[in-house]
Amino acid sequence: MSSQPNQIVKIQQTTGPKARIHPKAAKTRNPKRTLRRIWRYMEQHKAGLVLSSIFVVISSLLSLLGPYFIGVIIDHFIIPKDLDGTIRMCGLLLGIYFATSVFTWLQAYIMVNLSVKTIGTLREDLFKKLQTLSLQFFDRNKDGELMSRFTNDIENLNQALSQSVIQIISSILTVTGVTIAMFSLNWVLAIVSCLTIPLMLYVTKKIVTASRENFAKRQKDVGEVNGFIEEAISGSEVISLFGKEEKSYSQFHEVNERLRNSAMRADMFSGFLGPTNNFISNIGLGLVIGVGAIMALNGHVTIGVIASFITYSRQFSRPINQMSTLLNSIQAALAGAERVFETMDEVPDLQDRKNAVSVTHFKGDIEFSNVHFSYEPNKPILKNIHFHADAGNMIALVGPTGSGKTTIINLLLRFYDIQAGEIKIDGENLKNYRIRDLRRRIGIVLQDPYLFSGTIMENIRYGRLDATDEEVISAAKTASAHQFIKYMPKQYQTEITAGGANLSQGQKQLLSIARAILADADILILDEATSNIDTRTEVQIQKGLSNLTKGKTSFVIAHRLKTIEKADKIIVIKDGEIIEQGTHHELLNERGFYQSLHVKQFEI
Ligand SMILES: Nc1ncnc2c1ncn2[C@@H]1O[C@H](COP(=O)(O)OP(=O)(O)OP(=O)(O)O)[C@@H](O)[C@H]1O
Repeated sequence: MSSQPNQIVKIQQTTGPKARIHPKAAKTRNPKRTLRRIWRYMEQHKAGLVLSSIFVVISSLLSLLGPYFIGVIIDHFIIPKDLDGTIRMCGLLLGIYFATSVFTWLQAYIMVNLSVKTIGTLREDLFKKLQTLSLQFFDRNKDGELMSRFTNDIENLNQALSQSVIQIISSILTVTGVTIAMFSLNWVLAIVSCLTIPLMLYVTKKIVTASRENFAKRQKDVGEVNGFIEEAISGSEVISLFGKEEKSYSQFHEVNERLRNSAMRADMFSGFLGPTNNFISNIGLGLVIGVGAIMALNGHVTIGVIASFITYSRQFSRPINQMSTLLNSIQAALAGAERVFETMDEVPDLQDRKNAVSVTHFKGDIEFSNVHFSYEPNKPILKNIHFHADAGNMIALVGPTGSGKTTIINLLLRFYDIQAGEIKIDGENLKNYRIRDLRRRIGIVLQDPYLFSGTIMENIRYGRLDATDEEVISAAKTASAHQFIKYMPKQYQTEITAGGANLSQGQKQLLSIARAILADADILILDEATSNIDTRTEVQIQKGLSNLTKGKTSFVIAHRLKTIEKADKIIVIKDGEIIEQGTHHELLNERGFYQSLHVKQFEI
């Protein structure tokens, strides 16, 4: 079978080491709507939000008191040489700084808590939604992109909720508060303090713009390196098999080199920002000290006020420096959230009909009448498929690769809806059944079944979660899997690595048969193994399969004609059309395509 419901998802690039400048975030189309939806998630934690906002206001106000008190200490206690008073005031100052830290910590603690909870719910909702979407949706959307909804997009939102939003509020409060404090202390020095701000804004904008391009390039290169590593890991067997290690290494060296260069440029550019703004802020400081000194000499201002200004101007430049990065990270978060909500709003292509029938058992009478189907518009895959399977029959699907065998199975499982014709099970249109029930009553044994990391017992139990250990073992015995399991180091408790890497192809298939026996489905789909399996295992598999399919309707996607000679009906498909159908002997007598396939296989 070429397509499987559980597709392997690629992990796309993550953001890598935290950059101070993000690549330019995509614009949100409807920020208000996105914000409203984020709010719906957050409002469940209203109390925390209110408390955190109060703490931000308190910590911002407290941080304004510090510089003011420094001035007061100098003018009223140090200059008049009041040692006791100075010590008392320094204690008070220390208390203020301590309280500021406590409130900042409390506010951060609440916000991180709140954001982790919000993001957790959002992630769960997104995952639930993905479970409801059809294979068509997964065909349309790249795995890596869907994966990045869970990683980059949700992480950006987490970052924004837990840090950026509060930082922006606190920055705005600080800048406003500092401006008011400075103007109320001395308007001339306040204007001097503000002189360098336009220059700082201009330089920040220039550096951020230049850096963004380099960060975007770096992010793209990180993606390429990740993709390359991922491919090299999953294709490691093929790489060694063809002796392509050297080539693989030199290709990696190339992409890695590109990443090194772009990362260096990006970090160098963004590294300019801090020192340059520091330099400008120091010029501002110099101006304040110079003008302040002249004013002090003329008796217009006290030394304490100059000291307060020096501290205030430091508090002033930090938020301005951070603002563009914060705004950008919020923009990135909104764009990510919008993509997450878009996925959540996706209307499933396949849904239960209003009065869908619940079903607990199928007799297994199946009919395809004039079925037409295409995955993409104007690219017909199945044309006029017409056949009938009596309950309990074994139907073999035969045909060249890409002829449409798997597609027929995908339609029977209703992974896709047909464009014309009708598919009936037990005389009822497939679309009238509840999708969940329908799929539950159909069992699948794939040639390369997916095994999860866990014990053999757990993997078989996946077929029916409420099965007892005895039932699992009995299913394994019927599947002829028990023989190999009992020789495993810990028998049924033996751990299987993800994907079943520590098992042979045949053993994996035996477990998959046991799983299907446990599930006790009414209709079975068997994707016959193509790989070479030793004769003993092969015999066991055949025995397991015949136990599994006894009395049930089964579809076998056959690669070796030998195994389907006993089928009640063989359907030969070529280019999406049924070209022959009948029993093995009927088809041999027809001397058509099947017969030529037969001759070819036995010639080899
Ligand atoms: N999800 C998909 N989207 C678009 N085209 C698809 C999709 N899955 C299969 N196809 C195309 O449909 C055609 C039939 O594929 P299908 O997997 O049914 O063939 P098959 O007979 O099972 O082949 P094989 O024996 O190699 O598994 C092929 O041309 C294939 O490229």
